[in-house]
This record gives sequence, C-alpha cells and structure tokens, in this order.
Amino acid sequence: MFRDDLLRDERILVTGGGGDLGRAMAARFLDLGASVVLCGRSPERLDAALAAPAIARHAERATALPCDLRDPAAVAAMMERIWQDGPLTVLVNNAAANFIAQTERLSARAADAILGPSLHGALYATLEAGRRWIDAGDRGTVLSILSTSARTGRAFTAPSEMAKAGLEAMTKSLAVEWGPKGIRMVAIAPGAFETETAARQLRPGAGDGDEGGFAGLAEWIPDGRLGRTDELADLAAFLLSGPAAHITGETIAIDGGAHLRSSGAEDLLRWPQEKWDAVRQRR
Ligand SMILES: CCCCCCC/C=C/C(=O)SCCNC(=O)CCNC(=O)[C@H](O)C(C)(C)COP(=O)(O)OP(=O)(O)OC[C@H]1O[C@@H](n2cnc3c(N)ncnc32)[C@H](O)[C@@H]1OP(=O)(O)O
Ligand SMILES: NC(=O)C1=CN([C@@H]2O[C@H](COP(=O)(O)OP(=O)(O)OC[C@H]3O[C@@H](n4cnc5c(N)ncnc54)[C@H](OP(=O)(O)O)[C@@H]3O)[C@@H](O)[C@H]2O)C=CC1
Repeated sequence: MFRDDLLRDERILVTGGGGDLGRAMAARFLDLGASVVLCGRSPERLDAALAAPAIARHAERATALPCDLRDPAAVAAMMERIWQDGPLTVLVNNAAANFIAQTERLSARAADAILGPSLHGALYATLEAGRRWIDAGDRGTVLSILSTSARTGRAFTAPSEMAKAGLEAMTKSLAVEWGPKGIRMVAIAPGAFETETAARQLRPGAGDGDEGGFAGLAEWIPDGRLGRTDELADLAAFLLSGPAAHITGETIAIDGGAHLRSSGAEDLLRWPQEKWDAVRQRR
C-alpha cells in the first residue's frame, strides 16, 4: 500500500509502545523505514515488544525507555535522553488508562489514575517535544490516539472521555498556535479494537453468562466488525507521511461508522447493581 521508505526520515516516539495498538503502530513505522522509541511504565512489556518478531526484525532501529508519563520530571528526563541521540520528528501520544465504573463511586485517586497518563502525560510529552522543536527551528508532528467516545461521550468511562476530548482540544489549539512554527497536530479516534487491555478494562464480564470481551459488539457496528490493528497502523503511517503534510488539527475516526449510531456503552445502562458490585470486587 505504501512505499517501503515512506517514513525513512522519521524518528518516532510511541508512548504506551508496549501495548497492543502502540506495538502495531511501531512495527508498521519500522516497516516503512522509521526509527522508533517505545516508552511505557513496565520494562517487561517494553522488552516483550522489542522481542516481538515484527519489531525485532528491525532491531537496529528500535529502542525502548521506561517512563511513567504521570511524572513530568520523568517525561523531561526521557526526552533529554532521546534528544542526546538526535531529535525526534514525531511524537505519538498513545498511552492511556481506562476502566469502567459507576462514576459516582470513583475516588479522586481513581479519577487521577485515568487522567494522569491519558491527559496530563500526553500534554507533558507534547510540551517537551514541542519546545525542543521550536527552540531548534525543527519541524515536528504530534499524533494523538483519542477515541470516538471523545465525540459521543460514553457512560461509565467519563474521565477517559474527558481526557480524550481534552487531547482533541489540544490538537486543534496547537495546530493553529504551532502551525507557523512547522509543527503539525493530528489525531486518530479509534472505535472498538479488541486489544487485551481494552477487553479487560471495558468489558470485564461479571457473571450472568456475560463472558466479557468484545464478543457481540460487531452487531451494532455499521460495517459489521471490529477494527484491525493493521488498519489503525496504516492510518497512522499515512498521517505521519509527506502526502498528509497539509492535514493538521484534524481527528480521523476509524470505527466502521459505529459512533454515528451509539457510544457502544448503552448496554451497560441495563446492568443491575449486583453486576457493578461484582466488577468492582474484581479489580
Ligand atoms: C466501544 C467503542 C468505543 C470504545 C472506547 C474505548 C476508549 C478507550 C479505551 C482504552 O483506553 S483501552 C486501554 C486501557 N488500557 C489501560 O487501562 C492500561 C493501563 N491500565 C492501568 O494502568 C491500570 O489498569 C489502571 C487501574 C487504569 C491504573 O492503575 P494504577 O496503578 O494507576 O492504579 P491503582 O493504584 O491500582 O489504583 C488507583 C485508584 O484507582 C482505583 N481503581 C483502579 N481500578 C479500578 C476499577 N476498575 N474500578 C474502580 N476503581 C478502580 C483504585 O481503587 C485506586 O483508588 P483508591 O482505592 O486508592 O481510592
Ligand atoms: N482498544 C480499543 O478499543 C481502543 C483504544 N483506544 C486508545 O488506543 C490507545 C492504545 O490502547 P490499547 O493498545 O488498547 O491499550 P493498552 O493498554 O494495550 O496500551 C496502553 C499503554 O499505555 C501505557 N501506559 C499506561 N499508563 C502509563 C503511564 N502512566 N506511563 C506510561 N505509559 C503508560 C501502558 O503500558 P504500561 O502499563 O507498561 O505503562 C500500555 O502499554 C489508548 O490511547 C486507548 O485509549 C481508543 C479507543 C478504543
């Protein structure tokens, strides 16, 4: 679909690069000639990502740095370390945290567990990359991974929707403020992609024959299926490439049209209290 060297000149940081979608994007960027740095909290998850065949076959262009994005000093130190080897050209804000809960039962710590990486961490990383690009007069691109539910809102995951809507506002605001400085801001809003954590955090299942996971969701998606990670990775590659140079401030949904009919969480409105209690017990 793309020229093999489409991203040859790019050096890309993928936050949450040990997760499913981050890993798929990183592998695609490497296939297209980019150098990639992965970050995340868990060194084990990062090592596993680097050892995955799709990434390991480009080992000379793939590295990883553990970093907790909730800590602004840790983000600054990571960027300092990265820039010692040369500037990034792209930041992909992919890391996030999410879980379903009755919102009125969230503690402040629980709200921060979601807002910390998903909103603050992405902003810290964007500021650290952006000011380095601006100081050096370099061009740069920030790609943020949102969610279609930033548009629809979504019951039982309010802090995540607030974080994603905030990142969409950042994308639009900085497209204008930083556009004249050569920095492009783009975003992708995925619908349902059956990654291991999304299924566990958003569809944990709780008895009553509910096995959890995304089984059954395809029925209400207009094109009849969930998203595939390779499709998201290809969209990301396009948005980072030369032919997308005039696209900024935009968020592209990739969800088979699902958000135009539903946020995908309406079935949870029918859950009895016992089921919510069971999910809460499990965490
Ligand atoms: C269908 C179409 C649309 C789809 C839309 C999908 C949109 C987005 C999807 C995704 O983002 S999927 C990706 C999700 N990935 C992750 O969440 C990965 C990272 N996960 C984590 O880091 C953890 O799972 C975490 C729980 C989110 C955070 O862990 P952390 O170590 O920061 O927290 P803790 O110290 O364990 O807890 C802090 C605080 O939070 C409370 N809490 C934790 N889990 C729950 C829960 N399930 N329900 C309620 N509360 C929870 C925990 O009790 C602590 O609060 P206090 O008890 O101290 O008050
Ligand atoms: N899967 C889906 O259906 C959808 C996903 N999305 C979005 O796509 C992106 C990727 O999701 P997905 O691959 O499914 O989820 P994953 O949980 O697999 O990936 C999220 C990654 O974020 C990292 N992360 C979480 N907290 C922090 C932190 N404090 N510091 C650094 N890294 C952190 C995690 O690594 P570690 O725990 O090691 O830190 C994890 O690898 C997210 O932004 C998500 O909101 C949006 C819509 C739908």
